[in-house]
Amino acid sequence: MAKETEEHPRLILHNFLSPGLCKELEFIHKSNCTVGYRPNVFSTTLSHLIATNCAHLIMPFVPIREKLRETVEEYFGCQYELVIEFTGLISWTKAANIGWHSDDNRPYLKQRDFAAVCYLNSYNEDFRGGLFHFQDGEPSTIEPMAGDAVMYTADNRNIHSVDEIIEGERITLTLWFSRDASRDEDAKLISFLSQNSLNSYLPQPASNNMYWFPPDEALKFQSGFDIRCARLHMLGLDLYSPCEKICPSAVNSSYNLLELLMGPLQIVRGVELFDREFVNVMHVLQVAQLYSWKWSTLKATEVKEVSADIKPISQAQREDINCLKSVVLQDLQQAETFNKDLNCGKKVQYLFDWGSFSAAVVEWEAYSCNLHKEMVTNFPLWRKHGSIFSCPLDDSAETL
Ligand SMILES: O=C(O)CCC(=O)C(=O)O
Ligand SMILES: [Fe+2]
Repeated sequence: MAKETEEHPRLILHNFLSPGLCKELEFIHKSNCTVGYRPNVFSTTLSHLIATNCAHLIMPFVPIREKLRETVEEYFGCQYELVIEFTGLISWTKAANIGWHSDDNRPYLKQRDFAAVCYLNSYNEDFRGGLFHFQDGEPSTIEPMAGDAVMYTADNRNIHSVDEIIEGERITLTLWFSRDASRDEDAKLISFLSQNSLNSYLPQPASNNMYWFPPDEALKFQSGFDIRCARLHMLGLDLYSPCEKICPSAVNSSYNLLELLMGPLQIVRGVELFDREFVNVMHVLQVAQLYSWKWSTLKATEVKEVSADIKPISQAQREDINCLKSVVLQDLQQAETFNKDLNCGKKVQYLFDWGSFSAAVVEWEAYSCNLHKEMVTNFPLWRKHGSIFSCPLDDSAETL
């Protein structure tokens, strides 16, 4: 436990999160994030997951939120006193940085008593720059490493900064804790969950401007790009809308064409069309990111013949694909530079083959369905207790 008199109450723990959980949270972030609250920052909040019909993706956060709260309470000597005020996945890309500050340094942040930052990827491996510094006391500099966690008081005993990101994407799981019970994130999430139907796990995109980068351009969509499509592009994938012929015409504004992302889509790689429909761009992105997360194990699984699902694209389809691409990646060069910076010099993300990709579609279904079942089983208990916690299986079976 931290001594009462400690000048800079803080705790650094290595390997607090397992490598598997780091990868899973990275997958959730890369397939759901929106353009964030500061320049070159992206975020995935739990309320955003609920709002986009992905409440099941809260499940992987549940045990780690509990473990973090218990650790903070125990170390800082405030057992049973804290509520979680905010949970989010946050990523910083090239040029993002933050100068010296304490985390309660605004009138509307005064409720924050403690912070916990867990690093999901690693300095000099996944990104360059982005070192964390405390202004006073030890340690003065922290090199973020996947799985490590930093916890500190949110007041001016722990003034800190983060260096500018030079290259890559620096991803964290960030939580703030409060002694003020009225700031309990759980209560808000439970009420939000109650208003949403929990009968499906198919993602439902938020409005397009929330995914447009840079955000200042989102009102007119005349330059910049859609971050979801940029991430797909980075994985070598394009989109085809099977619904209608979309070729450029004066009546089709960028805004209207962007609406195609909300509807059925197919995946294209080079000259090959994957002959299966996905419900919208979020569905495509989640499957593609799951592929990127698990491709090495998917390769080992036996997959049935998929060649029947792959069709060569026609000239007319190529035109439609290019047309949609020119809208979603309005500024293609900017998107490509962004992707290059995001990749941190790594050339190959994965070795692509349609057999494993088909396996990813099946795996995505199983992964989402399992989490959804878990969510539906847990939710009545969360509502009953007014808090989000890992329910022992027997207990939930008994109550339902
Ligand atoms: O990501 C980090 O290391 C810290 C970020 C930070 O200081 C903040 O979000 O207030
Ligand atoms: Fe901070």
